[in-house]
Amino acid sequence: MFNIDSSVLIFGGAGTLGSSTALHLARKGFRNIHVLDVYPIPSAQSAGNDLNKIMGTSLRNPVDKQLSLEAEDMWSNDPTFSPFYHRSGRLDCCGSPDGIQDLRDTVAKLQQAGLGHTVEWLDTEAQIVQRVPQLAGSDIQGWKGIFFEKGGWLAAAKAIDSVGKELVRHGVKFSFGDSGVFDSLILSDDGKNCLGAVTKDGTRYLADRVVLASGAWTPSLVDLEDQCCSKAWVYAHMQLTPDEVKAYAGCPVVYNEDLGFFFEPNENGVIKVCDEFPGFTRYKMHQPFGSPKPISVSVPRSHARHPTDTYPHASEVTIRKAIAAFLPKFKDKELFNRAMCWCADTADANLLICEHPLWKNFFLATGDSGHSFKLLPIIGKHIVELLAGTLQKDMREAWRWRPGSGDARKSVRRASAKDLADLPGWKHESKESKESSKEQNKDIGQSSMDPSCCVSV
Ligand SMILES: Cc1cc2nc3c(=O)[nH]c(=O)nc-3n(C[C@H](O)[C@H](O)[C@H](O)COP(=O)(O)OP(=O)(O)OC[C@H]3O[C@@H](n4cnc5c(N)ncnc54)[C@H](O)[C@@H]3O)c2cc1C
Repeated sequence: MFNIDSSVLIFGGAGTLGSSTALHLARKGFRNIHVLDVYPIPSAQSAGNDLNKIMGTSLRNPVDKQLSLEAEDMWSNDPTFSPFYHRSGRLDCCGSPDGIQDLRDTVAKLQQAGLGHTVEWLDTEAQIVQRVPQLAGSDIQGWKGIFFEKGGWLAAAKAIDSVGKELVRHGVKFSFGDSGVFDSLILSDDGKNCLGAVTKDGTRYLADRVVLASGAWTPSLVDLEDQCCSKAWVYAHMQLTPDEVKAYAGCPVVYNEDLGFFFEPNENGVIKVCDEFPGFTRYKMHQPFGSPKPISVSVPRSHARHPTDTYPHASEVTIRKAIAAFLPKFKDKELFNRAMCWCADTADANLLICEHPLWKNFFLATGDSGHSFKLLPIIGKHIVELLAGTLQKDMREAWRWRPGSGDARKSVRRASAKDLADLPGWKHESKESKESSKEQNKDIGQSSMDPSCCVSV
């Protein structure tokens, strides 16, 4: 029996999938929701604690399409989310033969899905510049593009913070720090039922349902039998002058699968640039709950984004290369807040959202595969349906427990991931990284949550 009196623990509840789960439970009237995390909402190490993310429609399969359309509707109409959706439009563009073929495949899929009319094919550099005048003078020879009128970008950390404020209004309980850090499960005597969980400080929490939505940290916490491989991607920021801000205000998101992507400046005149590559792994020995012995899993550093980690020297080269191609006037600008951001890839890029096959009432909500921030408003609705046993069949099938169904270490992108152990430059205590960490807190990462609402029970 699962009803509004049921108690639910959500580990990773200050991140993307976890906060969305808490929100949908709260909106349904559940009175006994407990969010647990290392950091307050928006968690400083959440992949969603970022200046911006791309909003677009995914057509990989019917489940993704349904989720994208539901998410678009909520980003547009729900007051908790709509202030954070910037409809700048998006340009997907490329100059390499493989990249151009991918663009053509996207157009074919859009047409099949009846969405062909929502995009415009840009066959020449002149057509690209007409749509995105900010690319005039950039090195775009031979590029083709698709312009998406719909879509744009999401002010990511602010949107999670907005969820946090609504959770506070609903009276959700919170525990952060050691009393919010997942350690192990409490199982029934026969080992078949999950009765609750223990946190790092030894606190025992009993609950009717336990949800683990701990993103890239999940494979080190519970044995996922190699279904997820955690990988890091990187980004850096640059400060524009007021005149430069005027020139780039309203610029569509520009995404090039060979180079990377950038967003229009935010209200403080900051542009974020990402390169595009297969991600970095970081393999270490860990003994996740359920594993009889230590195993090698890729995991972020425990405080992955705070306070000192930046990115490998190699990323400076590729980010600078992207800037030189699509933002050449800014190629000598200083970069700040260089950072890594961690995701949990699955082999087929579908989420892993299911009840654990061994422990009844213990649920995983992970496997984001680097494209799940846009689902923030809606994914929790379907996770709650899973908890209630009413999740629709195709979602149950796509997100099922599926060890052995593919190699999550291989990227869906074209090359394989390098390990951070082989890449110097990312792990250090420097003045700049401390300063940039402060800078980030000023702008994006700071929780507006009143500390008095954070209880440890
Ligand atoms: C550079 C980059 C760019 C991206 N761009 C886009 C984009 O444009 N569009 C898009 O849709 N998606 C994008 N993504 C992907 C998106 O950010 C992720 O898919 C999504 O945020 C993952 O959500 P999550 O809830 O699984 O993990 P997270 O949001 O990372 O949440 C995990 C939570 O678990 C907590 N946690 C960890 N360990 C523990 C523990 N032991 N106990 C308790 N809590 C714990 C963490 O503190 C965190 O709050 C991007 C990702 C990166 C890295």
